[in-house]
Amino acid sequence: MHVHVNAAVSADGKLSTRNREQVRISGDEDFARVDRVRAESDAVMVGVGTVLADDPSLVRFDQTHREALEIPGVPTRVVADSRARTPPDAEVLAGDAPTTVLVGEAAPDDRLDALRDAGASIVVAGEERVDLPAALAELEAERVRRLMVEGGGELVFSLFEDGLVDELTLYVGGLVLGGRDAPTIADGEGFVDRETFPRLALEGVERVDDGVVLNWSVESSRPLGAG
Ligand SMILES: NC(=O)C1=CN([C@@H]2O[C@H](COP(=O)(O)OP(=O)(O)OC[C@H]3O[C@@H](n4cnc5c(N)ncnc54)[C@H](OP(=O)(O)O)[C@@H]3O)[C@@H](O)[C@H]2O)C=CC1
Ligand SMILES: Nc1nc(O)c(N)c(N[C@@H]2O[C@H](COP(=O)(O)O)[C@@H](O)[C@H]2O)n1
Repeated sequence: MHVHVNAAVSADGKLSTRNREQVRISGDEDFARVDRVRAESDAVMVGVGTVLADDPSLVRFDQTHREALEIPGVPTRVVADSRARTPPDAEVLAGDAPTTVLVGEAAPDDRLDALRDAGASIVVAGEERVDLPAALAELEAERVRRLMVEGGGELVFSLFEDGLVDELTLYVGGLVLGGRDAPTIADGEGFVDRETFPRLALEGVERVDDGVVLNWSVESSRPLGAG
């Protein structure tokens, strides 16, 4: 599976404001690029923090681009949501596109039933928190070859921590959001041991709208404790 993280950050590296309100950082041209990346993907994933903050639908993609690539169907929407906190009326569950919610074994049955009633498929991986390597293996078994991850920072840090990211694209926009508690693309506990810092190779730089798109491949990223 190829895992591609894509997000937009302010010039000072923030995904949104300190009160986690969604900010339009990308311009129209960058959103069109994002729509093409979605169109190339078998699944588009976010963490439940993003669902609760942004209520994204994740259904927007470039159908023409997908057809030109002869990719059948539509991208599946995926939410990493250990305790099944996704509201059953969330936009990510609305419409015809399929949605898979990744949960832990501790997720309460009543919330799982409500999500199933709202049309979600449930994948159980891990105990208290979603075990991302196991969950992604399950998605791969369901023929997800290209997984796009749109954030947020807690989920993306865990994906890096587990050595699961292959590609990172950031749109850096011309605004400053500030705030020591504002989310960044990799939050979580943070890396301390330099041996564990994921190393990136710059593959592309492009001026788009009033910002820059930076594309990296992940050179080395290994799970903590992997020796
Ligand atoms: N500018 C941009 O491109 C984007 C901006 N954003 C912004 O980011 C913010 C949301 O980011 P954030 O709060 O970090 O939320 P995330 O979307 O990263 O979701 C985090 C939650 O995912 C759940 N989760 C399940 N399994 C795991 C795991 N293995 N590792 C980590 N998390 C897991 C956790 O909840 P639980 O324990 O309950 O499972 C966790 O709290 C919002 O402000 C949003 O606007 C978001 C995306 C893109
Ligand atoms: N690429 C990008 N640029 C921005 O400026 C953004 N704020 C985001 N946010 C992400 O897009 C999701 C919204 O998706 P829908 O419009 O509902 O399809 C949001 O949840 C973030 O993941 N992305």
